Parts: sequence; structure tokens; C-alpha cells
Amino acid sequence: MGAATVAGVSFQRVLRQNVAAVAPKGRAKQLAASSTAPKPGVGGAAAAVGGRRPGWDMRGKVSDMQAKLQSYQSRVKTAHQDNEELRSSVASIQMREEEMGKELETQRIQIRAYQKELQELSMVRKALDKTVSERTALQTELTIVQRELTNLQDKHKVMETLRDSQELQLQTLKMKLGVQESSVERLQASLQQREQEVLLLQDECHAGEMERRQLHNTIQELKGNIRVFCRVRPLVGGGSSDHIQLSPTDNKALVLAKSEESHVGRTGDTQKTYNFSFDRVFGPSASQQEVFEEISLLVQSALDGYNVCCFAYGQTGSGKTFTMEGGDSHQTMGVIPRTVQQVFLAAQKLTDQGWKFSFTASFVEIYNESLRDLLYTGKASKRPEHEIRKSTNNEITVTNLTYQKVTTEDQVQNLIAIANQNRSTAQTNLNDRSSRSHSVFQLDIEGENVGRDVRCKSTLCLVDLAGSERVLKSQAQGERFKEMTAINCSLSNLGLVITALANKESYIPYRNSKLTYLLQSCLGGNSKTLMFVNVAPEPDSFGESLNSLRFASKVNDCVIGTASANKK
Ligand SMILES: Nc1ncnc2c1ncn2[C@@H]1O[C@H](COP(=O)(O)OP(=O)(O)OP(=O)(O)O)[C@@H](O)[C@H]1O
Repeated sequence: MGAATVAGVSFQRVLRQNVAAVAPKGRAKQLAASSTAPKPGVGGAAAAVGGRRPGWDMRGKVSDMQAKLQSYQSRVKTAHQDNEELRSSVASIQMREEEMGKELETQRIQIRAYQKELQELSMVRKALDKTVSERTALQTELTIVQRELTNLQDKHKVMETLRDSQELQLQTLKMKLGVQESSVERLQASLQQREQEVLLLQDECHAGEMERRQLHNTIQELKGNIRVFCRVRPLVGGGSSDHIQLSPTDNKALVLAKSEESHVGRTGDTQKTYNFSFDRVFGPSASQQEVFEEISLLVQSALDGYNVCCFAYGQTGSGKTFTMEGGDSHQTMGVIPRTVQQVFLAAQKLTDQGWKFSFTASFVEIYNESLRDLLYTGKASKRPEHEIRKSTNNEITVTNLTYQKVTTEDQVQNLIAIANQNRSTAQTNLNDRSSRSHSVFQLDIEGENVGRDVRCKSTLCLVDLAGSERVLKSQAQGERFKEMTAINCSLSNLGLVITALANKESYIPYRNSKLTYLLQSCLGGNSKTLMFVNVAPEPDSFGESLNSLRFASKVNDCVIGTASANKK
């Protein structure tokens, strides 16, 4: 600005000079006027006469012209000088202008630099503001951290106190440990001694187990290798039966009584009584659990390597299926599910003594002397035929039959459900077929005690026999007659087999019926047999009940040869 002002001032002076330079033009006129005035001495006389020289005054005119020329020349010279001055002042003005332009550019650059600086400054300001707010936040944080630090320091002090006390405890414990270590050494020595004792005890335990098996078997033998239990079902609709009398004190006796009209006339009715005695008689109120308790010892025998056969005999509707299979609830479940439960429980317990068991289940129905696989799950049209075969080592097998490996009780229960399904399917087709067929559930048991190098093998057979009613009474005809004949034939053959075994006959007619042939390994010298005779309490079942009880008595009188375990 200062420079601009300076430049402005000098510029005005130059202008004034120029004006001054232009101003002499007036003066020049004056000068010209004065120069045109006749100079004294030169034609002055002529000029003085009327302002104009007379034409003749050539000299004067020349001098006038010379004077004019001189004045012009001086004026030209002055103009030249002015011009020169103006030129130089224009040049200086231009120079000045250029300088000022440059100065202006410099100023502009500076202004831009200032503006940039200003922007930077505002950014710095913002950053500063941010830093200030951050600093405030950090200060707040610092205060919190300081407070925490104080807390931690307090805690640290507490921990130090604790550490000191724990170090003290540690020292005490180390001392105790030293004492304990020495007692551990002593204990280890006595442990080794105990281990040896345990080995000895295990030997004794195994010997004890073997002795238990022997004693158990002896007891079973003393009880008889064939035992007969009688079970009277409750009357349909409740109440008590008149013709079946149970003793309140003797649970082995049963009396069947019938009133007969006296043929003599006035003497009144006479009562005919039939006394029976079995290994056990269960009345209508006996629970499933009560019944099972009596046969649970036989289940143990099966795990000990003895073949066990349990079958239910009696007329249709006398309670055979209820006894063998029972209902779905825990209270009503019958012999088969309870046996399976006990077998798996007992096998589990024996694992502690080194025993390992494997089980194979099969379920077969014998109807009209032909076999049907109750565990078959394939297409009905592809149902295979079955034959009973006896292997060289006297094992009985059935061709094409499902032999299912089982490891849990649930698996067996599932198989029983499949069997029931199979039976109910057949029943729809042939109308109440289950009463006229025998169903045989078999569980093959194989046990091994690797440590003792002992193995055992046995079969547990649970049979629900067909209704035992007689052909004549049922007055059956056609297909029904054929069925009844087959049933009576197989049941009477069962009686014959048992009698032959009891009499130790050389020939046992196993092959006379499919039932006895299938049960061959479970009946006889190497087995323990239990028969349920189921009795219906209704008066119109008297005849059938008498028949069943007579058959059962015959079986009860048999003593089958001493059983021996299938042990190696
Ligand atoms: N001890 C009992 N307690 C209660 N109900 C029983 C008892 N025994 C049998 N029943 C019932 O009596 C009916 C006939 O019994 P069940 O079906 O067991 O006879 P069954 O001899 O097997 O006949 P079938 O030869 O036709 O198979 C069934 O409804 C059954 O529930």
C-alpha cells in the first residue's frame, strides 16, 4: 500500500508536469504572438506602420520570417523536450506499473499463503479442541483408574496379608505332608499286602460262586427237577368259586368238589371231592410278582448253565397267557418279561466276577403241527417254511427261524411286541388262533469267564401251550377237529415224554410231536422244568379243571433224572 501510495504520488506529479508541458501551448501562442511582433531595429518602421510590412519591405519580411522560424524552432525544441519528458515519464509509469503488478502478484501470493495458513490454523484449532476434549475424557478415565488403583492397592495389601498367612499354612502343610508321605509309604506296603489278600479273596469268591451254583442246584434238585404250580384265576365278575377249595394254611393243596344228587332219594346231595397237591398252589388273589418269586430261582439256574423250561397248561381262558405274558403295566407283567428282566440283571451282577454273557432270542408258534416264526418281519407272501433239526452235538435248531442277538431287556420286550403283532395278524385270518397254538419263547444263554477259563451254555424256554380242552366236549368238526386233534396229540405226547423221562426209559418219544421235538433240549436229564397248571374257577369248567389237574398231578409225580450244567 505504501508503495502504491508512493507510486500514486509520483504518477500525479508526472501528470502535472505533462499538464505543464501542455500549458506552454497557450504561452507558445503568446510567444508566437510576441515573436510575430516586429523586433526593434529590424523593419520596425514598416511594422509600426499599420502592423504589416509593406510589400517592399522584403528584408523586414525575411527578418520576420526568420524570427518566426526561430520561434517555431524553439517551440519544436520545447515540444521535443516535453515529448521526451512525457516518454520517459510514460516509460517510468509503465515500469512502475509493472513493478506494481509484480508487487500486486506478490501481495496476492502472500494473501493466498495467509489464507492457507489461516485454514491450517483453523484445522489446528479444531484438532486442539478435539485434543482438549480427549484430554478431559482421559482425565476422567485417569480419575477412575486412579480410584481402581487405590482399590487394587487396598486389595493387594489384603492379598499380601492372606499370602503371608497361607505361606504359613503351606509350611505347616509341608510339615504334615512329610508326615503323611511316610505314612503313605507304610500304607502302600500294606496295600500290596491287601492286594494279595484281595487276589486270594477273589479266588475264594470264585470258589464260593461255584459252591453257590452247586448248592443252588442241589436245592433245585431236592425241590425236584420238575415242579408243578397250580394257579386258579379269579372268577369273571368277582366272587369266590364253590367247587375250588383252597386251604388257608397249606399253600400246596387244592380240593375240587362237586355236589352230586343222591340216587337214593331223600338222603340229600352228596359231595364228591378230589384232593390235589402240588409244589405250590396260587389262589385267585395271588399277584404276578408273588408267582414269579417262586420261579426266579430257576432263572438263576439258567445263568448257571442249566436248561430251564417253564410252560403253562390249561383249558382256553384259564389264564395261561396272563401268567406267561401278563399285561403292560409293571404290576401285571407276566413270567416272560419278568424272567428277561431278571436274566439281564443277574448277568450284569456276574460281570463283577469276570463273567460275560451273550443272549439269542427266538419266538416260534406251533399251529397244526407246523412252525411259524413269530419274529418274522418280511412280506407275508414270502414267509419261509421251517423244519426242526438236530445237530451232531444234539443241539436243536429250526431252519429259517429268526435268531436275534439281544443285549438289553428293552430289545427283548420289542421282540415280544413283534411276536404279539404277528400273532394278532394270524388271529384275524383264522379267528382266535392263539388258543389253539403253542407259542415258544427261547433265550439261548452263553456265558464265559475268561479269567477262570470257564464257559457255560443253556436255553431258557417259556411256553404258552394251546388250550387243553378235549375234542369230544368241544364237538369240533372239520378244520377245528384237525386243530383239536393236533393239540391233544402234542399235549398227550408232552405227558408221555415227561413220564418216559421220569421212568428213565431208553426211548423218549420226542419226535412224536413238533412241541416235544422243539423242547427236547429243555426237557430231560439236563434240564429243570416248571409247569403251571392254570384253572378256570367257573362251575361249567369243572370237567376241564379236573382233567388239567389230573394231568398236572401225573407230571408232578415224575422225577426227572438229575440235571447237569452245560459247563466246560
Ligand atoms: N390271575 C388272573 N388275574 C386276573 N385276570 C386274569 C388272571 N388270569 C387270567 N385272567 C384274565 O382272564 C382272561 C383269560 O385269560 P388268558 O387269556 O390268559 O387265558 P388263556 O388260558 O391264555 O386263554 P387262551 O388259551 O385262549 O390263550 C383274560 O382276560 C385275562 O386277563
